[in-house]
Amino acid sequence: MLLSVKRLMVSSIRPIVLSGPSGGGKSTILKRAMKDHPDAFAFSVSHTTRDPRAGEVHGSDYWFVPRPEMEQMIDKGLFLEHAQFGGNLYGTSKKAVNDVQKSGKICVLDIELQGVKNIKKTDLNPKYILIRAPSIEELVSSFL
Ligand SMILES: Nc1ncnc2c1ncn2[C@@H]1O[C@H](COP(=O)(O)OP(=O)(O)OP(=O)(O)O)[C@@H](O)[C@H]1O
Repeated sequence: MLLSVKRLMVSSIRPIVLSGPSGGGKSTILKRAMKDHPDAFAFSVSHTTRDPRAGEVHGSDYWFVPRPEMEQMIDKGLFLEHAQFGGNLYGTSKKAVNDVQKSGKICVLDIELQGVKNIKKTDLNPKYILIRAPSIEELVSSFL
């Protein structure tokens, strides 16, 4: 009984979807929030077919997978949403969100626009936060 009440409470915590232009500071804000409030938030670790960058950890920053493997997972219906960005596939697995929700923390997703549109078709019912770059100059300089 107690367990099912707890499950009900946990599943009613609405996830947060962070979105905005790449290089606009989403990851920085996210990492800061996780660091300052480790008991409150947990990141939904996406799958991607892009190569890991220096310092990125498999299973922590992303699940780095070959494209055929990810396409197979998509076909099996294992993803809540997926999108193509910069020639690579990105996706949120149902398991990634479930794992966070089971922990009782607020699930945070960092996804680009197409992913947001796809999330809106699901019953995840998150709160959406759009991170805008302070200015076009700062956005451009973040890529230089
Ligand atoms: N599951 C997902 N679904 C859709 N988009 C995703 C997903 N996971 C990540 N993304 C988005 O893919 C884009 C590229 O992410 P990536 O980490 O490769 O580059 P980045 O430029 O470092 O991203 P960021 O905007 O976090 O700085 C980002 O906008 C990110 O929000």
